[in-house]
Amino acid sequence: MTQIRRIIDNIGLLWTMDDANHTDGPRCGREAMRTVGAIENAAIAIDAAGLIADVGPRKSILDMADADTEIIDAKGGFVSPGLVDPHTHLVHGGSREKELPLRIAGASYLDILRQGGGILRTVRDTAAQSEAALLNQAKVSLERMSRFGVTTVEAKTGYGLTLEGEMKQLLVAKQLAEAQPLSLVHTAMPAHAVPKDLPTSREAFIEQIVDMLPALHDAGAEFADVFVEDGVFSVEEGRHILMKAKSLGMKTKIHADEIAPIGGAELAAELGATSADHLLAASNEGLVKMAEAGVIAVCLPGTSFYLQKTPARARFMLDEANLAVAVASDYNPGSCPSENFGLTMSLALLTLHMTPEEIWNAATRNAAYAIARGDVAGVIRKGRPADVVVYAAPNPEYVLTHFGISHVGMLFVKGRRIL
Ligand SMILES: N=CN[C@@H](CCC(=O)O)C(=O)O
Ligand SMILES: [Zn+2]
Repeated sequence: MTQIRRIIDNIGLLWTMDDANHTDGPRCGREAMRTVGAIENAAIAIDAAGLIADVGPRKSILDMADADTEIIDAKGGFVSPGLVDPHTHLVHGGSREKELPLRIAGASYLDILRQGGGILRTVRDTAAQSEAALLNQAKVSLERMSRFGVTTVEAKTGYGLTLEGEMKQLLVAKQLAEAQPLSLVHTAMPAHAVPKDLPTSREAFIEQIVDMLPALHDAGAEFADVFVEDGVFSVEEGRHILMKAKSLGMKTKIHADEIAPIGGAELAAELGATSADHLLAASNEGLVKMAEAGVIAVCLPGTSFYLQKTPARARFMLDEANLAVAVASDYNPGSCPSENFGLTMSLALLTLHMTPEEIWNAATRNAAYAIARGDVAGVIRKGRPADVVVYAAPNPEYVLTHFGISHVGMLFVKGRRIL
């Protein structure tokens, strides 16, 4: 019989994000995204390997305990799977607080980028930092994320723009994956911005990006991402770069239609991307095509809030397009300088008008599928790694509405308690 290392007992309300048939796959549309696998008065048994040995009503789980089993009291609180943040620019140097007054005075995000600020400012700040300094800064960020219940994080490059710079960011992220408890997923994004005063032709620059992909993939980048945006990378350039990524066996993502509706959503559908992210300006047709192609829509409500833009149309995505929606922090120094994933989820309620059920699906199960981790994260199910958040709060509505603070009472990553 499996030796039970610990039991999280006395859970008032557990949302497993599973269902009776243990179906796999992201949840699409409003009806499916309101399924949460609720169990009242529940407990979770964790084995010596950190896997979930069983989950269910308290009595049946407590029967599995022996004299060595640690019983942990969840104090009647709400419990969910570890949260998954599927879009961050985790590793970077410096900060960009000076941009906010410029934007409030009327400069746009893209104006600042065109003048050599914005992402290009962070490219310079990242180049100026040692790997050790970048690692320390990002490690602090991961610790902050964990305080809000995050257990899996996607981390993009994109502040190098040269092979050397991109590789430096990627290698720091790889080291971080070993140096702290959260699980990381790596994305290469050399197509994040176009340097000012390019010494080569634009075509040659695009080919340089394409030529970086094999080395980044070999070094551990599982995904490739492109900022397809008016004045950044065109749909044609994005297609060219991401087709190359696909030919290498990389999965793809797109920063799509964040500011202008140039067809990023349509491109994501055409390429069969794993996700398209931002989507503030995406067309109805593009969103419907994404749903038909199985592309996950990653909404970034912290970014629309911080950039003071009309948020993505999550209600259309859920009610009309039948999309699988995920949410992410987009943590980065320019358009969302906050590691508070709880705030991301509260903004999903307050600005995207998603329901609590939809939000937890978007922040766990669908977020895991948005980074190809649906088989190991996002659901509390027998046999899965025990990534579990115990909230010091009675219900999910309380967590979302008492906003801006952490409600995490305990956090388990692969069965080990880290908070
Ligand atoms: N929009 C493009 N990239 C990032 C912002 C990066 C930055 O401003 O440093 C984003 O997803 O919001
Ligand atoms: Zn981003």
